[in-house]
Amino acid sequence: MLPRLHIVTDSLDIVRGVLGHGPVAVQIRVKTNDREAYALTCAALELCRPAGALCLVDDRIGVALAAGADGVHVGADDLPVAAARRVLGPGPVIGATCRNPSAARAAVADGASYLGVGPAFATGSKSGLPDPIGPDGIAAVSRAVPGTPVIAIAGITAGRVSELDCYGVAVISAVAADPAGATVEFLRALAAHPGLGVSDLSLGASHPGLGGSDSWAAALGESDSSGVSDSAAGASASASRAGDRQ
Ligand SMILES: Cc1ncc(COP(=O)(O)OP(=O)(O)O)c(N)n1
Ligand SMILES: Cc1nc(C(=O)O)sc1CCOP(=O)(O)O
Ligand SMILES: [Mg+2]
Repeated sequence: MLPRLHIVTDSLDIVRGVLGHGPVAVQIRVKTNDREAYALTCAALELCRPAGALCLVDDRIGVALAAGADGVHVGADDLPVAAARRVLGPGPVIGATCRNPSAARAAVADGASYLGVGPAFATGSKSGLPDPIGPDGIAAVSRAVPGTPVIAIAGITAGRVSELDCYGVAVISAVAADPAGATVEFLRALAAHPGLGVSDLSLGASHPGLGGSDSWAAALGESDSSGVSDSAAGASASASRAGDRQ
């Protein structure tokens, strides 16, 4: 299953800090150049693999392929979802940024595995965004694409998780100061709040990137390679149970 907590980062220290507490996806978001993105992705993969964490690359499909990452996240300035799917084939995870229900339906039709939807709230981590769509906007997109995980993004804290009717959340600043502690807090908040569609999502082999016997998701579902820490065991066990229902 797709992890419900996505950590978006360009820092290996953050990657180290968020691993080992429960199921997470790490999204490597480097805005400088392919060379730096490739080096960071390769280093992140060496950490993510033994921890059983999904490792995605923002924007850069060539980097994801070359490094052997689990997939990509694409937005309006990146390769279109259909083109990314053609290049990557059916196996890898493809996340797509969507800000309204019609864009969400189109991205799913084009082969997106999950949707990154926002801005949920105001954020200081990225400029030039439209006005926040709020919990109502997130819920509207979730309802438009039953069966596809919606990951809300922008301004999300552990305390706000319960406001969001969606599958999961993606965060930058909320894990910056204390990556390990914040990750545990998010996993607990998510476990306590199943969110819209989490219990009835069916992410089987037919869903691009998220099913199939050879996928990372299947491997993690069958044997716990997530390295759950004692302190987070309760949250992680609950989070796993939520995923088991999919
Ligand atoms: C989970 C998730 N959702 C949305 C985004 C934003 O991606 P994009 O629109 O491509 O913008 P940049 O991140 O490239 O600035 C994301 N990265 N992750
Ligand atoms: C990278 C990104 N994309 C967004 C979008 O709405 O498309 S918001 C965002 C930054 C999110 O950072 P934080 O968790 O610190 O608010
Ligand atoms: Mg992008």
